[in-house]
Parts: sequence; C-alpha cells; structure tokens
Amino acid sequence: MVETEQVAVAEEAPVKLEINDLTIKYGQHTALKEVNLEIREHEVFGIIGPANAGKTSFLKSINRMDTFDTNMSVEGQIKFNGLDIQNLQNIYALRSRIGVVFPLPVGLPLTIYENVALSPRLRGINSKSELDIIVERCLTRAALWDEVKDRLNSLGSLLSGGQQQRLTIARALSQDPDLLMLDEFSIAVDPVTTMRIEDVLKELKKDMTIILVTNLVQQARRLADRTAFFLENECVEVGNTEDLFTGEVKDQRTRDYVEGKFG
Ligand SMILES: Nc1ncnc2c1ncn2[C@@H]1O[C@H](COP(=O)(O)OP(=O)(O)OP(=O)(O)O)[C@@H](O)[C@H]1O
Repeated sequence: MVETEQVAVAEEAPVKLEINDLTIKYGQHTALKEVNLEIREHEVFGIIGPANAGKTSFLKSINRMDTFDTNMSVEGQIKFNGLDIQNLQNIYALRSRIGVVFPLPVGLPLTIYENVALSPRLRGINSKSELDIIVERCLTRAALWDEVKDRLNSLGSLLSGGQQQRLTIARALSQDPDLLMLDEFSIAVDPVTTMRIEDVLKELKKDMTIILVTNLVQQARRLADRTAFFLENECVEVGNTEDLFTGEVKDQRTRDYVEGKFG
C-alpha cells in the first residue's frame, strides 16, 4: 500500500525539526502549550484541527515570526537541522531555507517572471540565462509553466486565484527551500486546482520536508505521512495518518474530529 510505504520511508528518515516543550503566547494568552514532536526529512507532516487551535502560530514560530511581533513569545526549543533556532544569529538564513504558502495568494506587484526571479536575484544570481532556467523550473514544478509561459511579463495579479496560489508555490520553490510550510493553501482555490497542487506536493516531498496545515481532514489523509491533531492550544495526538483515520487513535477527541463530529 502506498500509505504504508510512505510511513516506512518517513520513519527511517533523519529528523528535520525537533520540537521540545514549545509554548507560544500572545501577551498573556497561550496560543499553544507544551508541544513535543519531531518532523522527519521528506515527510509530509499534516496538522489538522479547528479554528484557533494554534496551527498557524506553530508555523510562525518555526519561521521566527515572533521577531516581527513583540506581543508573541516563544518558549521551549525548536531545532531545525539540529540547530536551536532561538540561538541563530542569522534569522534570514533560516528563513531562506523555509518556503511559506499562506491561505490566500500573496502576490508581489511584479510580473510572473519577477515574482519567481526575485529571491534568486536577492541571493546574487543575476545572469538572465540562469534566471530563465530557475523561473521555468519553479513554474514547472508548481504545475503552472504551461499556462503562463507565453505571458511571463504580465502581472502576477492578473492570474486567476488558483494560478496565483501556484505562483506563490513557485516563488517559495525559487528559494530552493529545505522545508515548505503550507497554511490552508486550498481555502480559496477550486477543487481541480487543489488536486493539481496536491499532486505537486507529492512530487516535492522527494526533495524537501513539507508541513501541511489543513482544515480539510481528507486532504491530510491523502497527503500526510503523519498527522498531528491540534485542539484548543494543545497538540492532542501525533500519529501515522492512516491510524488516525482507521480508529487507531489514543484520544477520543481526535476520533470525533476526524469523524466530523465537531469542526
Ligand atoms: N497576532 C496575534 N495576536 C494575538 N493573538 C493571536 C494572534 N494570532 C493568533 N492569536 C490567537 O492565538 C490562538 C491560536 O491562533 P492560531 O491562528 O495559531 O490558530 P489556528 O489553529 O491557526 O486557527 P485558524 O484555523 O483559524 O487559522 C487564537 O486564540 C488566536 O486568537
């Protein structure tokens, strides 16, 4: 079975992210409490849970977004590639290894080409032929190239919502990330585009680790090797995704959530 193979690969893989006693607060308000988990290389790690469970805050802490929000504080330890990210001198180097896709496409007011070429340019790549190769590769991997190759100089904002979300993914890939984090990427995307992006993610996991926050439990089932269930600021359970859906769960709240008894 495909699922069994995916899990077997993930269990042997080295740890990409190690989370120890992670607590996230906004002022006095606790958004996430004492989370402990590991995310391995080349796995798709799903995070499911209802609104306000702390899912987005979890992603923000990995990207050190607390440096932008004086109200946000992070306690505990996050190790990325074995390094404690709280102790990193260069947060930009960390962020350059992490691609982020938000619920709504965040287009830059640039052409399609420049949306993808910007990050490589910032890394010092200025050769037109090199940039052309990177742009084509990233747009192809994001399943967008065929639709835009004849209008690379049009504004990205003129694309459809689904195309813009794929452009966002292409831009994230232009960073050549180790880790891709997606936060409810399909919230404003039609079902056909959602399935196309899901196929893209299945391919991308060969090259990177993926954290997929999703409000669609069936999407986690289709894509994730392992899944965590977050509820009311707590990580209730982490398990092999199939176990969560076949009743082999430890916590009744997880069973109720995946069965749609609350949401
Ligand atoms: N910038 C912020 N300032 C203050 N409180 C915040 C901030 N961001 C999130 N919170 C609070 O932290 C808690 C967790 O929010 P978070 O966005 O991480 O949850 P979520 O599971 O991603 O929810 P959703 O599915 O609705 O996006 C919520 O109670 C939320 O109101």
